[in-house]
Amino acid sequence: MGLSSGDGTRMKVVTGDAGYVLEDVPHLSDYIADLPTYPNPLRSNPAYAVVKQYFVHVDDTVPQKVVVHKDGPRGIHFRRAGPRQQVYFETDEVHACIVTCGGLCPGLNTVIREIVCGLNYMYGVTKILGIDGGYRGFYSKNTITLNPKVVNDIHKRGGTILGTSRGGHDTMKIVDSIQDRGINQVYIIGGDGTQKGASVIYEEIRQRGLKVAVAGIPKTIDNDIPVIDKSFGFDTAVEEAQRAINAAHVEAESVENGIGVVKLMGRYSGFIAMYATLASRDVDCCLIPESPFFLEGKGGLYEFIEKRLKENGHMVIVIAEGAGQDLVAESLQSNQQDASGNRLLQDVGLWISHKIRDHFARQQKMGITLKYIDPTYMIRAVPSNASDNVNCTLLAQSAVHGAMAGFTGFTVGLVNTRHTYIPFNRVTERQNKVVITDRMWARLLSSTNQPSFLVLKDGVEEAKEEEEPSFLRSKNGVEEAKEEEEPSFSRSKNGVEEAKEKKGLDVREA
Ligand SMILES: Nc1ncnc2c1ncn2[C@@H]1O[C@H](COP(=O)(O)OP(=O)(O)OP(=O)(O)O)[C@@H](O)[C@H]1O
Ligand SMILES: O=P(O)(O)OC[C@H]1O[C@](O)(CO)[C@@H](O)[C@@H]1O
Ligand SMILES: [Mg+2]
Repeated sequence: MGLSSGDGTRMKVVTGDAGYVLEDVPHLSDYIADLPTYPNPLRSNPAYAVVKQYFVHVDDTVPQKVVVHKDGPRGIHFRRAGPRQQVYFETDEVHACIVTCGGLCPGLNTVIREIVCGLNYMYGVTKILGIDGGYRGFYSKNTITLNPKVVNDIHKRGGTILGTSRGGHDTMKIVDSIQDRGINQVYIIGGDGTQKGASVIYEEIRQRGLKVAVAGIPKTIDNDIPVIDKSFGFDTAVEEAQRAINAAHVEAESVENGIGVVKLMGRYSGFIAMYATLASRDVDCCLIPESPFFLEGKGGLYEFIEKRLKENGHMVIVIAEGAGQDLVAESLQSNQQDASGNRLLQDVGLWISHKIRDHFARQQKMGITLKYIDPTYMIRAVPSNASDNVNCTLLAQSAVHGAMAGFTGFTVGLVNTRHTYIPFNRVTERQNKVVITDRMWARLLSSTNQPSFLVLKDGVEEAKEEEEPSFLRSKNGVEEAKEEEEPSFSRSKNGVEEAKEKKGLDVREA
């Protein structure tokens, strides 16, 4: 086995036979010599006495790719999460803190609760602080004392009891605050920006040689964090979106030529819109940032609306907030950003509703009634549902086990249904997006029977180039497919799928 570490990102990579690669996470012992270890208190915890194999084997890793071919390499693996026989902190020594950053997401309170209860019930830790109001709270606000009693029923509430914010990431001030307060475990809950912030905090802590474990718990209803199966809160958001879609459907089917338009969150990734559409069955057309669309002419949205109204008398359109931004920008220019530097988007739901109304009014062939529903914040301000609560609990416990075991600079996440520790750079280097050449998007198209908005060119479907949103392109001008997923159909020479091949999709594979 070979170990290579250390460009700027301090990658710890272990290689093995048959193309095995472990992308390992840092450990406190990487930069602090002679750290003492202690038996894990869980070894004498009656709740675990009956559990065989409760402790994770030191060599357990989880493959990123589960679909493999006979002669293919075994690929990238991540360290399996869970309790270790030996820990690197004594119970009384631990002084933990928790911070939540970025937008709200169902389940934040559950994760906070379970970190507190996990630290206290499993490891006997009593010194736990809440950081008030996101990263800037480290240096500009008082802390909140946390214990199991304080957090007992917070999982029933939406939002975060700690408060959150965008911007205000001052690495030096944050690490000074961690050092001054004697904090040695930092639990950071947030999205892609937050994990980038966590990564630089970890680097600074390492530079200073501090015995401080930094653990990230990825949060985003957009589900745009790469590598992991799904982020917590996503299922709840999709479920909540059903109410808005239902309302749009009821309104639309109650009138002649009724159209319901629902805008859902998803800045750069259309996962919420895609899953809400697949779950509902009432949606006729789903528009996402990754799939450019156009309005006028053959194969365009207006033509499809007219067709659907003639067939069914009503229709429902779900649009992700980041969809069609280039089209909106033609009439409304804005380069505004939020405090974290995220681009503020135009209201595409409102824009498209006006466009559709205008079109049918001008055309005078068909009178329509359009209702626009914008449940944006309603789907993320709710408490998490049952399955997300379980998800949050396991993520929180995994983070606690990891920090106690001395791992640092990691994000916890489900990879192929197993909990893992993933190096920060892996989850921050790109955003997870719907890959429209993947089978999931094909399944959606099959379910809604909507147009693909690709135009025929020499018998081959192609995206209308000028309408591809430029802000969606990655560095090389190419979207990266979610690596663990196989493209659903083979590519034609110019990188575009042929319509015929799509229909031959093998749907037997889940
Ligand atoms: N590259 C970065 N380096 C350091 N800190 C960052 C970086 N990007 C974002 N942050 C900080 O992380 C915090 C959260 O970032 P952001 O507002 O982008 O939300 P997020 O974590 O991406 O969540 P959401 O999914 O809601 O957008 C902010 O305090 C921001 O200042
Ligand atoms: O209005 P806010 O709170 O800045 O957040 C809006 C953004 O946050 C997200 O919900 C991600 O957390 C995006 O879907 C959305 O664009
Ligand atoms: Mg973000």
